[in-house]
Amino acid sequence: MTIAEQPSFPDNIQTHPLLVVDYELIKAGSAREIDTLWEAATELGFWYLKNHGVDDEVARMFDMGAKTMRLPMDEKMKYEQGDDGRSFGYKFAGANATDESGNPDTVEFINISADDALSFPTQTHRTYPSTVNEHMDDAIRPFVRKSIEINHTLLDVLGTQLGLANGALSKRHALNEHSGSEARFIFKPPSVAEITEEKAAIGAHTDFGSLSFLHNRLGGLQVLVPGTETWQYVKPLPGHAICNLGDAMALLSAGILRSNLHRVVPLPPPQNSFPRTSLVFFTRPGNSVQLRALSDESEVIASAAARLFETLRTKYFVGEGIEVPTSAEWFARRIRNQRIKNRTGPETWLASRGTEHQPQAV
Ligand SMILES: O=C(O)CCC(=O)C(=O)O
Ligand SMILES: [Fe+2]
Repeated sequence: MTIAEQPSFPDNIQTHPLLVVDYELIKAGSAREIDTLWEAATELGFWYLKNHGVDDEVARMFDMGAKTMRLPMDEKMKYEQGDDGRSFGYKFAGANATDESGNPDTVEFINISADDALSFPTQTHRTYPSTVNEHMDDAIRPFVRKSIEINHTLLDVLGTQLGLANGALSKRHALNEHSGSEARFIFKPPSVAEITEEKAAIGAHTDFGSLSFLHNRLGGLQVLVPGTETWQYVKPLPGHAICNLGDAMALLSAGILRSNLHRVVPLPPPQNSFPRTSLVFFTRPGNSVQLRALSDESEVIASAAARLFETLRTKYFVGEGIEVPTSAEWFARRIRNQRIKNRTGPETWLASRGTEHQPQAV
């Protein structure tokens, strides 16, 4: 099916309008555009990104992903993530819980490590299905490289706004250290009948890493806007990616940057009778990076951290009185505890949570 044959997002459903950031203007140093990015990053943690220049690579990734999902189940299962907290590889629908009661998710996906894509044909972490290997050169590596460049550029602009030295954030994502950074292709089958919004395809979560670069063609993504109680759809816009910040950035910035809750639910009709595919590149810090506020490197962060600690004794942001998690530990904990195989009860779900219950800086 071509994109043109898919129905557009219905216009009678309320959506949340994200701010639009123009990547070309960010690269050119436009103060106005940087202000828009800062507003988006600190208030909702989500924005549209236009003029990113990755459309061709994204189209090739959608082809690669569709081919991979069509492989027989027993073939895909040879590359399964496993239950010990590793993310790279295949995840079957129903492997993860979507909520405290252990309701299963309804999406399958393939996660391809950025380290593996960049070192291919040398293996860094693991092997992948044939359809992935075949498209490393024409789709995956170019997509990974461009996504990394965009995400690092945006992170460094945010770093400067946070009062950090130039490159302070991108150096925590240096490519010479292994990381959890990965490309993900997601497939959700059509779900026309009976399924309610509450029965999420991907449960409410914050992203685990630093910055996610997301490409959606059909609806289904929702955000919970701070200060509201109703989930709202984010409308896919042609030519616009969706960027969102993850927990690592909330932690390093003492909550100044926002890692916001989101989820994927059944699509609004008539889109619900179509399969939904989406693509994300997740930039995550190097495995050894400690996730605590960078107070020693920025007065802005130091005073946000001090405010949080004084009023709320918030342990993660400040890193006092706890063993500060490394990026690798944070990531493995969240993945391991969302696996239904590892579930003992609601406590497993709680153990899989990130910064969503942490207060934001004021
Ligand atoms: O498919 C989407 O729109 C969002 C996916 C997502 O939130 C995730 O994989 O973390
Ligand atoms: Fe997400």
